This record gives sequence, C-alpha cells and structure tokens, in this order.
Amino acid sequence: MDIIFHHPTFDTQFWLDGMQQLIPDARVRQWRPGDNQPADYALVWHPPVEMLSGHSELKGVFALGAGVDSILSKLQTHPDMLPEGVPLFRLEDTGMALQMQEYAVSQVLHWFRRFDDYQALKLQAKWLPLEDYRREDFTIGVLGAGVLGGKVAESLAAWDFPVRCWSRSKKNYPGITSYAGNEELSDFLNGTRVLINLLPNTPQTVGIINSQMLNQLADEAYVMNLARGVHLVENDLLAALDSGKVKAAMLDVFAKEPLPENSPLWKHPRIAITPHLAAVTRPQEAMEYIAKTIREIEKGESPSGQVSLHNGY
Ligand SMILES: NC(=O)C1=CN([C@@H]2O[C@H](COP(=O)(O)OP(=O)(O)OC[C@H]3O[C@@H](n4cnc5c(N)ncnc54)[C@H](OP(=O)(O)O)[C@@H]3O)[C@@H](O)[C@H]2O)C=CC1
Ligand SMILES: O=C(O)C(=O)CO
Repeated sequence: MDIIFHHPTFDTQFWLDGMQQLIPDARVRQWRPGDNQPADYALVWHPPVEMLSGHSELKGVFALGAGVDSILSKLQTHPDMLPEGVPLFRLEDTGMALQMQEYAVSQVLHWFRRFDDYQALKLQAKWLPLEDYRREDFTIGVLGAGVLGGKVAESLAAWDFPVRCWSRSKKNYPGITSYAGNEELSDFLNGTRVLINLLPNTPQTVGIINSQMLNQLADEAYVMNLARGVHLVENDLLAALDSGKVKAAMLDVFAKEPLPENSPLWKHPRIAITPHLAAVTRPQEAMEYIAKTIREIEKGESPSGQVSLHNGY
C-alpha cells in the first residue's frame, strides 16, 4: 500500500514515521511536485491540484483537519482535482472536541462571572461588586451540532446552563433542546444569550451571523465564532456592539487570516481575539484515526468521516 503526504506546515518526517509505525507494511512518502507515481491513500492539507488529479486509483483522500472548505472551494475551480469516485475523509474529533470544550466553557464562565466587567472596573481602580448573572438568563445556543458543536453543547449543559443547538437534522442530545432547519432558526435565536458558532463553511452558511441574526438574540448577547471567519459579517458585529445589542465577542477565525493589522476588530475593547487555534490537529490522534479508517476501507467497510460533496461538509 502506498500513502502520500502533503502539508504546508506540519512536521512531515513526524507524520511519515508515525504512519509507517501504525501501518508497517505501507510505503509512506512525502509527495513532491513531479511525483506522479500511483498511491492508495493521500493525506493532505491545501493540496496542489496535480497531487490528486488523475489519480483515480486512490482509495481515499484524508483532509488533515475538520473543515474541508479549502479543498471543496479549490474543487470549484479545479473539478478534476478529486477524481470521480475517490472518497474524501476529514478528521472527526481526534482531540479537537476537547479543545473546543476548553475554549467555549472557559469563555462562557468568564462572561457569566462578569470577569470582563471586573477587568474594566479594575482599570478604573473601582471596587464595585456587580449583580450576579442568573443561569436562567444565560441560555447558550450552539450553531452547528455535529462532532464539535455537539460536544461543546454537552459540556456547557454539564455546567447547568440552559443549552440549545441548531443543525440541519434534529438531535437527541440529553439535556439540550434541538432546533433544525431554517424554519426553526428564529425560535433557536429567540432567547439565546450566548451564540457559539460551530457550523461548516458552505454556501448556505456564509454570512449567516449578520445583523438579522444578531438582532434576534437576547439583549446584551455574547458571540463566539469558532468555525470560519466567513460566517460572520464583521461590520454587523461591530454595529451590534456599538448599539449594545451584543455585549462582547470572542473570535478565533476571520474572513482574512492573519487578521490585518488595521482591522478595527483588534482595537475594540469588547472583542477578544485568538489566532485560529480553538482546536488544532493533534498528530498522534489524527494518525491513529486515519490508520483505523484505512484498515476499515481495506476490509470493505464504510467508515464514518466521509465528506458529502453534495452537502459540502
Ligand atoms: N477554529 C478552529 O480551530 C477550528 C474550526 N473548525 C470548524 O468547525 C466546523 C465544524 O466541525 P465539525 O463539528 O467537525 O463538523 P460536523 O460536520 O460534524 O458538524 C457540522 C454541523 O453543522 C450543521 N449544519 C451544516 N450546514 C447547516 C445548515 N445549512 N443549517 C443548519 N445546520 C447546518 C450540521 O447539521 P447536521 O448534523 O444535521 O448534518 C452539523 O450539525 C468545521 O467545519 C470547521 O470549519 C474545526 C476545527 C478547528
Ligand atoms: O481543522 C480545521 O478545520 C481547522 O480549522 C484547524 O485549525
């Protein structure tokens, strides 16, 4: 079995050695421009078109992250990049759900315990106990209830917050109210105080966090974008912060990354920023997942994690 690997920033040797150890009888190589030799599996992130195109012998292409939007958008301009019938897989969790839970829970608790207000008071040397927020006024709404959104919702429900989620299909997560489809979006938004985004980037979700959505949230709402920058209309968020509709935002992802130095988001006192690291690929867990998936494919099984090209995620 031949496995080819391409990632613009990962430690390639670590991945080659790791995959070799997990599948000892495989030949694992770094793909380099000009390499047109056949392969059974490809592990990729931002793959050059020529790495995959024409390779209909591939039994699987693995995206080395959870989101496949960069690959799918390249397919729009280069439809031959993924030969017909070659399945595309993505990483399901592989350690990312725990990171997302850490990120979301810590920030929700930060807002709920009013640490942002106390930080502002501290800068004025003001000793002023504020009224506690009540859990019943702190409904958390998670946009996207898949592998990551579902786990984030569960961890916040474990902290006894009222939690709801929104997805295409109905979910049955214990203690979480599920809303599905565009027809239930307004009900989901109505009363949501903390909006956490974990949707995939698809034509249906681009620009979804806009004025119309923000205006339907509870007053003094909080917004956390952990999915993709294109989901959020940044000027609409700034307007909602200025009007007081939104009290604060925590952003990990941006329409343009790295976020340009002159972006007004940097200077806004009620926006916190992290540089797209809410959840990163954990190499060992990812490799074990890929090796397990390859073994399942080799046995003729249908492993989970296959991307629906039709749905775009
Ligand atoms: N900031 C970071 O560091 C990282 C960001 N991400 C982002 O997180 C995203 C989510 O990852 P993951 O949870 O694994 O993805 P999943 O595919 O498991 O979940 C996606 C969820 O979104 C729902 N959804 C998709 N389209 C719509 C729509 N049009 N309307 C309503 N709901 C919709 C799906 O509904 P249904 O369940 O019904 O199909 C599903 O619940 C990734 O696509 C990626 O962009 C991922 C990793 C790290
Ligand atoms: O896995 C993904 O989709 C990411 O955004 C990783 O940072």
